[in-house]
Amino acid sequence: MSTENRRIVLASRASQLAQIQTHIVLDTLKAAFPDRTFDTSFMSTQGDKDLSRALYLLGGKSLWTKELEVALLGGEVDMVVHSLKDVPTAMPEGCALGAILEREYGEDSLVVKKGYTVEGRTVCTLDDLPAGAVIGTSSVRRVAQLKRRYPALAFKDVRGNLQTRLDKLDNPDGPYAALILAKAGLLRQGFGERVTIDIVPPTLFHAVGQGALAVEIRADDAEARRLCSALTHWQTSWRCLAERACLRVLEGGCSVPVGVHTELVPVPVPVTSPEGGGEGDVAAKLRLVGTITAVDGQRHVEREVERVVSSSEQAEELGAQVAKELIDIGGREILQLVAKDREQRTAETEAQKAAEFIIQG
Ligand SMILES: NCc1[nH]cc(CCC(=O)O)c1CC(=O)O
Repeated sequence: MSTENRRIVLASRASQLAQIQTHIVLDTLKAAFPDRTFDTSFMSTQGDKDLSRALYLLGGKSLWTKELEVALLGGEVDMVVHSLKDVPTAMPEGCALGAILEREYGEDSLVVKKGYTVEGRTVCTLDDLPAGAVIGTSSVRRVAQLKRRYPALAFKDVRGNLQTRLDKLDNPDGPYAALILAKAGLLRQGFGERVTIDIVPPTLFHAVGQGALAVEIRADDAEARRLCSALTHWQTSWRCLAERACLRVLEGGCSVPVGVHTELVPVPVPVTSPEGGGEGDVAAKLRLVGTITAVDGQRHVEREVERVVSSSEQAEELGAQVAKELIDIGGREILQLVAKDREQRTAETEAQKAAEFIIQG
């Protein structure tokens, strides 16, 4: 078989969301390259296996990606489909982002428990929730930002796939009044009707890369890279690369309370070469707002940069600049507090585990 007609294997986690996302990428590739053969392979990762510890304490890094990257580098699979939000900002040696697909929904949504009322009235927003109402989320970013504006609300971890979480929410004897979830995930899994309302800035800045799909390839696989060009949405790509550059400078993964908001408006550029068509022939006004919030919601820094950029590298420079400014206006201290808090909680969890072991033993 010639390399030109090589069978391309798409891989992802085995979760329902991951499989749906892989099929979105697969359908796009099949439509763009009808003569080629594509296959799928689904596997579980450490993040799928360790459901007991809070995500925040697992440390985040490559939790959802490692096993898949081993298969990619080993040549067993050719493209790994991820939620970009779950992809660490530093790619492993030999791996690269081949494509970032169009982001339709980056924001978070509030999902209120079925039949939940307060004094006979249905709950339409966070403001309608009574003091002490429990919000289910495993995201330190969401907890930190929501505590800041809603100090009377309570927060509790919730894990498992979307259906499990919704079942826990709707359980009449369960603790949760509402969940906060990524809108994109809800919609892709057919739960759009469960969205009570979107929670947007200035209340809640979404995670870096949230809502966008990404395809990871071997850095030296020119064929996969060519196929990926049919998947890329350059506007989403520039926005997300700026967001990721910001997070990379802050040295955080999905487990630090960093929230972002980006906007991109294409601007006309003079034609520089008669052939045209290259990345150099597009430009856009890019705006990135970056935020860091302390876990207790007490301290918060926010910085915004807007500039015309004409390449993905310039978009990344903009993201890095936002990060440096955030560090200078107090972000460094907040990140140090977050690291200390995590250390302490990890120690507590280990102590608790040891105690349980003694009781069982
Ligand atoms: N944290 C896990 C995760 N990774 C990606 C999504 C949703 C889909 C996306 O953001 O693209 C979710 C669920 C959630 O945060 O509610």
